[in-house]
Amino acid sequence: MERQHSLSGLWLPLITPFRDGQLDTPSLRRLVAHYAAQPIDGFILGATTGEGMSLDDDEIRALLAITRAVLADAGRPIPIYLGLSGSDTRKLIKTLQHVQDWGADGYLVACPYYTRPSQRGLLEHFSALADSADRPILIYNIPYRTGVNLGNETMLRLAERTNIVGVKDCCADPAQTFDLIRHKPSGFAVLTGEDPHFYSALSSGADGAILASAHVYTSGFAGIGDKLSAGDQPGALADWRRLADIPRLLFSEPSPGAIKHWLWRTGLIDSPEMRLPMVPVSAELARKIEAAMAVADQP
Ligand SMILES: O=C(O)C1=N[C@H](C(=O)O)C[C@H](O)C1
Repeated sequence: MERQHSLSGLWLPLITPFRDGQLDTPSLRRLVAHYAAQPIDGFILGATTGEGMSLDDDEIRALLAITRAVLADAGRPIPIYLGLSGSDTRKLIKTLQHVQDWGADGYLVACPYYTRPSQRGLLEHFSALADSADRPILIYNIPYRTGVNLGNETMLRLAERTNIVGVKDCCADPAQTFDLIRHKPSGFAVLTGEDPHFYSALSSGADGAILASAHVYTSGFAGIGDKLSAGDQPGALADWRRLADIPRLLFSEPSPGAIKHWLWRTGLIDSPEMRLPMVPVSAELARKIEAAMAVADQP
């Protein structure tokens, strides 16, 4: 079975900068240039962290085009996946056709939300998407957001398809994650999207992570993966002990408010603006973030 490609390492689900209600393209260029110089292995655009649900088609096309161009200028042609979601299989198939010339290398597709389909429904849903997609699909299993858990039996059947290249695993059940890692076929990637479980997922054999927290201390998070791959478990654990409070802080109010606040305070973006129903962080969290930013002792 020849897979379209295999995914691993640290992927960044990029925030989408806004200013005065518009996509803030100068900030976007600055951000992408910054992360192009960091040890990341791929970008996800327009997913949860990227506030994809509140972006229109023109904005998504601009996001993809600008990110691609800045990466090319930086000489770092890393893959770019686009976040997609929906609960109507037919509409999602049309969306896949609609976006096919927009320049994504693959799609991160969330489980259908709200309607809570059965495992058979999920199997048929993702099979139909895989049949019509022209690029690889990474499944996004996040039951606490969608209301439905794609179980391992179903996942392993989907993993037989060559263009379903992996899962962004946010099932929040370490036993389910570990069983999936144990039984998955080679080339099917398990990338954790549970920021607090980053170290434990990688230690259990996950192939990598899609980690919103890695907007800050990017090389520190990447270094933990590198150390584990090199067999330096004590070094990785020591680094994780220093970084483990960061995800907790960044997710203490609905994400990506805290990340945007941090990036704004460092000057990487011009505004911490969010689109409703998401709102910027409270004054109390802003104070905590600024205190954390002042701590220099991070890997
Ligand atoms: O944007 C994403 O994709 C991510 N989603 C997760 C979530 O917000 O629940 C977290 C992960 O770090 C990235």
